[in-house]
Amino acid sequence: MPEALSPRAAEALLRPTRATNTPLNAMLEYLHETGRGATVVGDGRLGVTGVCLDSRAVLPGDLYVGAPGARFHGAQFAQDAARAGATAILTDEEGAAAASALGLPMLLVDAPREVIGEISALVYGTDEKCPELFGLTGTNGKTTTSYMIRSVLRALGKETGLVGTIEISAGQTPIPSILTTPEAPQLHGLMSRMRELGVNAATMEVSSHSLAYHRVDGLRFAVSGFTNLTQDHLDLHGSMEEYFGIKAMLFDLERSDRAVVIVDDHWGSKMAAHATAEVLTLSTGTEVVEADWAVRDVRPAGLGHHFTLSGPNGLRLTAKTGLPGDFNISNAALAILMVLASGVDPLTLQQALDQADPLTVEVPGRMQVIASEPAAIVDFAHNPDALARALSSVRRDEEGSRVFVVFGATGERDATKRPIMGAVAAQHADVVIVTDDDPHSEDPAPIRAALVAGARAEIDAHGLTAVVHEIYPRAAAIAAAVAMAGEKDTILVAGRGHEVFQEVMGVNLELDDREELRHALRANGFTPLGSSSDSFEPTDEG
Ligand SMILES: CC(=O)N[C@H]1[C@@H](OP(=O)(O)OP(=O)(O)OC[C@H]2O[C@@H](n3ccc(=O)[nH]c3=O)[C@H](O)[C@@H]2O)O[C@H](CO)[C@@H](O)[C@@H]1O[C@H](C)C(=O)N[C@@H](C)C(=O)N[C@H](CCC(=O)O)C(=O)O
Ligand SMILES: Nc1ncnc2c1ncn2[C@@H]1O[C@H](COP(=O)(O)OP(=O)(O)OP(=O)(O)O)[C@@H](O)[C@H]1O
Repeated sequence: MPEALSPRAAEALLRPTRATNTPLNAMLEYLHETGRGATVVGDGRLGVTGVCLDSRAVLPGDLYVGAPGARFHGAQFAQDAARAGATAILTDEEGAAAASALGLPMLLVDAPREVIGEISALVYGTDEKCPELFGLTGTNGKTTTSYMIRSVLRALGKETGLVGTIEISAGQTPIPSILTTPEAPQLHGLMSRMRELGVNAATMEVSSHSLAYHRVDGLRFAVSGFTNLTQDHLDLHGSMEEYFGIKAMLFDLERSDRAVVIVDDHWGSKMAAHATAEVLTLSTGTEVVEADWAVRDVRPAGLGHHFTLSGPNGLRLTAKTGLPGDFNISNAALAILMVLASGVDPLTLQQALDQADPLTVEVPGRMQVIASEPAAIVDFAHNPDALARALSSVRRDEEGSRVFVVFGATGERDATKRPIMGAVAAQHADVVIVTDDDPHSEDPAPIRAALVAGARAEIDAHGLTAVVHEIYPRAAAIAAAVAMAGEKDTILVAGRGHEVFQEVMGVNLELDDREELRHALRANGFTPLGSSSDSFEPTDEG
């Protein structure tokens, strides 16, 4: 396993190289001007060059933010922060009691998290200059759509940045990603770094956690997009209504100038009605729904689709995505409209779509096409609903074509989904190969047994013809699927997507489904994409 960067080394990658000094008094003045209570203890003329919420990542010259959390009050780490070179502290009354012995100047506010976005904007200058931002929220499709937007922006000649689950990139510089949406000080530092690197447009996945935890405060999105809302993260949000309410924060005029909202279900219509940003609605399903824009004339094209986007005043755009799955038509349509909503001229956009095929982009581990004969696909689907959607979207019409699925279930996580995932696999696939996902510290054998039992019960109950195999380790299961498959078949390797380590009993084993699949394809005389001139070879977005 390659050595992980230390928190400080990782933090330094999220900072501009040229720092300016912002005095605590300037922050105090700003907070007072905007109607917030704040006081400075100590010398308010003292300036800081960075902002940091984690004592382990503090860099010299930083303002350390000691904020209360679920487990700790951050101020208890103020001494560590001071040792690392923090020159001032932002905290609340409770934190002041813990940190005052250090003698560093302090800026005191009622709720530190609620102001760190704006304070970071002052320190990094992002209140005035920031790349044009495209924000994505919704339960599924954020990563895929943000890669698609980046690809379209690149086709339009922009220098791009990206912030999300898989990676952060600033121009050509890749930066490891820890959270889907980093903390506010890191985001502002990163935007400032992007500006130094000449990045003029950036896409960002905006998780519900990031909205709830004020991580995107102080940022202004040129265009925000809503994909969909299905059940997830109710541990944090309590109910679907609350989950919706948090996501809706992104579409306030305070945060986003414009919004593109998919209105295929009632959550989308509700989001469009609720938003105060200027809204464009988009319908992507087969049901006729009133919307500003609609996806029409969907035609299969290899593993993906051609489609038309039809808008107001007879405006039409035609597009293609080589990514399999009906849901990728929705993702692609959303990406196009978000770029259009940013003010790009429709003709210029159409030319970019025609010339560069930007929606056939490789999104690591998301319906990632590894080969076309047989169709071999790696996807991140790791729950029953996603597995059903992914499997039902890869079945081809061709006579004699079979669907193989290779999958497992994560250990130490929701065990009730295991038999359901087994049943889903049996419903949608012809050959079900049960293997290991990330067992963590759980014994993998009972996990596999629960999946197999679910599949067999479904087969018995409905007289299905699916064949079930239990094969492990995972690499052997992938190899077995390829050895059994013919050119007309489809193999979906689901659950681990872009991940490159499998955790077994506390040990991280190197395992990349995409590499295993390529290796097995070659060993069986098939040609993975990248070594042929297949028309659905994804564009190089690496
Ligand atoms: C629920 C949640 O998001 N919690 C985040 C939150 O925790 P918290 O405020 O409760 O912090 P805490 O652990 O009590 O610590 C209090 C303070 O002490 C600081 N501290 C703590 C220890 C130390 O040695 N030094 C130090 O300075 C912490 O940085 C924090 O500021 O602030 C912490 C500091 O940044 C985050 O690490 C933590 O994310 C945890 C790790 C997490 O797992 N978050 C996930 C759920 C998340 O945010 N996921 C979404 C994507 C979800 C999805 O769509 O799948 C994401 O955007 O990544
Ligand atoms: N628009 C969509 N609707 C429903 N499911 C989707 C959609 N787009 C992708 N998926 C499925 O969800 C999985 C995750 O997709 P993606 O990573 O793009 O979403 P995400 O919102 O970023 O989720 P995560 O934060 O878990 O990565 C994909 O592997 C695919 O199976």
